[in-house]
Amino acid sequence: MTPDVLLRAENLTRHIAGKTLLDDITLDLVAGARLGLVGPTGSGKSLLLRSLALLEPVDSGNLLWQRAAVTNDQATIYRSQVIYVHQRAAAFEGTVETILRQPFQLKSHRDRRFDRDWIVDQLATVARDAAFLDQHHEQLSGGESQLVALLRAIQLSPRVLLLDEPTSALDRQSARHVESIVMRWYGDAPDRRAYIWVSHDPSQADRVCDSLITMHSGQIQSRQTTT
Ligand SMILES: Nc1ncnc2c1ncn2[C@@H]1O[C@H](COP(=O)(O)OP(=O)(O)OP(=O)(O)O)[C@@H](O)[C@H]1O
Repeated sequence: MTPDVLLRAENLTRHIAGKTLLDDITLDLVAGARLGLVGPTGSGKSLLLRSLALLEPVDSGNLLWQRAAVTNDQATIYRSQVIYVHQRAAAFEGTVETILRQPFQLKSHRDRRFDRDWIVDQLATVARDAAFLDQHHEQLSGGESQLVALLRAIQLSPRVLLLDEPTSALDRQSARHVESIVMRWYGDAPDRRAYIWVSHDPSQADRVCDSLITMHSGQIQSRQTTT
């Protein structure tokens, strides 16, 4: 059976100040993929993920979503399907519930509704109850803030998560909570969803990834399966 390619990057290249930061990167992310992205500091992992999320431009190359080029017209739809989660949660303001409700005010998500019960059910997975929704963002720990960022993304049911070291600033328990939320999102539709997870922690990569891409100096150095 032909694999269902969700996201394809073809020959992505990016130069800044005479340096080649992404050097002819080609990769496919098929439905069901749990892909790890590893490599030394400065090898281009974040830049690649941010390029895939349309948060950084490229100088050349193509991005395809379900085999069709991602044009400017389709960028909004693409961004609702492919969500980037940064290692440090954004500086949100207000209560957790306010923060989680915000995306539904955007035009791209106006056909959806905030589902409080779903969120409370997710919070139970990470040992939090409904009272968590009333906490103000400035009172949250780094781990809690990252959980909010993740829930904010996955409540929109994206097909792809681009996870840029989402647990690197967290203690072990908070990191496991983040992992469990991602695994639950993935496990709800493993034949339709996929993620790329940047990690510097080999044991985490073993736990959460089925295949690995190693980057070096802006290039893909190797591809391997981990299972
Ligand atoms: N907007 C930018 N302007 C100039 N240089 C940049 C920019 N973004 C990234 N770089 C450079 O590109 C290279 C790759 O950066 P990137 O953040 O992608 O690395 P990384 O592999 O994610 O590293 P780390 O593991 O430390 O997060 C680095 O040398 C970085 O300084």
